[in-house]
Amino acid sequence: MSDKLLLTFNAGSSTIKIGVFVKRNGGVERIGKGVIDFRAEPLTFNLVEGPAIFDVPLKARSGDLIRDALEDVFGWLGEHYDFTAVTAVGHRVVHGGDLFSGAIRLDEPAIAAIETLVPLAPLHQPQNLHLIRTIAALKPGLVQTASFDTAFHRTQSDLVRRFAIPREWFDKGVKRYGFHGLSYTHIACRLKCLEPDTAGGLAVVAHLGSGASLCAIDHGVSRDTSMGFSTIDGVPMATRSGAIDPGVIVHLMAAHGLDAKAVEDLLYRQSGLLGLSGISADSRTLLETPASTAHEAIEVFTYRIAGEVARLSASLGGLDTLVFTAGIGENQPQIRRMVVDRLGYFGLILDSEANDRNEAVVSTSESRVKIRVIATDEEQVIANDCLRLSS
Ligand SMILES: Nc1ncnc2c1ncn2[C@@H]1O[C@H](COP(=O)(O)OP(=O)(O)O)[C@@H](O)[C@H]1O
Ligand SMILES: CC(=O)OP(=O)(O)O
Ligand SMILES: [Mg+2]
Repeated sequence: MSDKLLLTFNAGSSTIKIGVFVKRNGGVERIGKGVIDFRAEPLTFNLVEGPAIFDVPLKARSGDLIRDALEDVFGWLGEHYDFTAVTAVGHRVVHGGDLFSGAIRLDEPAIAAIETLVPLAPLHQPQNLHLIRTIAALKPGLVQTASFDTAFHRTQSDLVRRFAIPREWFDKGVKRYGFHGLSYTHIACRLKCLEPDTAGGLAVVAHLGSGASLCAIDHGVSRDTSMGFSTIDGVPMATRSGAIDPGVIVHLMAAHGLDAKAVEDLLYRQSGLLGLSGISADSRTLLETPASTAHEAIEVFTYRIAGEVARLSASLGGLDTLVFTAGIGENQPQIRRMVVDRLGYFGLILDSEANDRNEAVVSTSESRVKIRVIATDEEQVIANDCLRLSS
C-alpha cells in the first residue's frame, strides 16, 4: 500500500490504544486499531481494514513490556504495510501543565519539559514518555507529536482553577488543570454536529473509563471539570480515590506514618472501586458479584457521579444535555441508570429500553434534559493534530 500512514498512541492508566490512520482527501481516516491491555492477555492488534483481523499474544522478552509490544506492533504492521509509508506518530500526553496550550511537534526540549510534569501524573506521564523515547530509538527520524489532555481546559476561568490556599501556590502551578481533554474535544465536536442550532448548548459530559471525570461544556468550550490538579481528583475511579478530604492525607501521614510514596500508592492504585469493594477494579465484575461490598462500591461511584452532574450544571447555569462516554459510559446501562435515577428532580428521565440497548439517545421525549451515549475517539483527535503538525 502506498498511502501515507499515521500511527497514534493513547496510553491510559490500564491500556495503550493504538490507531492506524491513512491520509485521505486532505484528512485522516482510521483503518486499524489495537489495544495493549496490561491487565489481560492476549494483546490484541486488530486491523479493521486490511488483510486480516488478528489477536496476537503479547510476548514479554526483555523485561521492558512497552519495547517488546512496540517491536511486535511494528513487526505486524510491517507485514501488511510498507513501513516507510508511516510518516508520523501522534501521542496522547496526559499532562501539559501551563506549558502547552495545544498540540506540538516533539523535540528534545519539549520532551524534557514534559518530563518535568511526571510528578503531577505518575500513572500516565512516565508511560507516555517511555513510548515516545522507545519509538525514537526504534524508528529514528520519525516525526512524533504530542496532544495534551489538559489543553482543552485552558478556557476555564481563574475562579474555577483556584484552590482556596495562599495565592503564591497558584503562581507556582498549584491549580486545577483538568484532564481527558482529547475525549472532551471529540465529544464537543460531535455535539456541535448533532445540535448545530445551539452549537451543542449547555452539556455535562461524563467520561467514565478506568480513569473518570466529568466536564461542563458551554457551546463547545470547557468551563469546569471534576479532575483538578491531578488525575486522582473528582469522582472515584477503578483504582483512584477521587476527591478526598485533605485532612485524611494529613492524618495518614501524621498519625499513621505514611510517606508521600505510600499515600500516592494508596490513592492512585489501591482505592476507588478496587479499594471500596476489596474485589475488583472493573465495574463489570462488580455488577456481576453478589457481595455487598461490590454493590456498595458501585453505589458510591454512581452517587458521586450524580453529585458532580449537579455541581457542573450549577457551574453552567443550566443543562441541555448529559452525555455518557468512554468504556463504562458507552457500555454499561446499569451504571447510567443508577446515575440518572438520582437526577430525577432535575427532570432527567431515562428510556429504559433505549438505555439497555446502548442507543444514541437514552432519554424519553418528556425528559427536560437530553441524555446521549456518544462513543469517544481520542485517537482521531490525536491523528488530526498529528496530520496538521507533520504536513
Ligand atoms: N464492551 C464493554 N462492556 C462493558 N464494559 C466495558 C466494555 N469495554 C470497556 N468497559 C469498561 O470500561 C473500562 C475501561 O474504559 P476505557 O475508557 O477503555 O478506560 P481507559 O482508557 O482508562 O483504559 C473497563 O474497566 C470496563 O469496566
Ligand atoms: C487522565 C486519565 O485518568 O486517563 P485514563 O482515564 O486514560 O486513565
Ligand atoms: Mg482512557
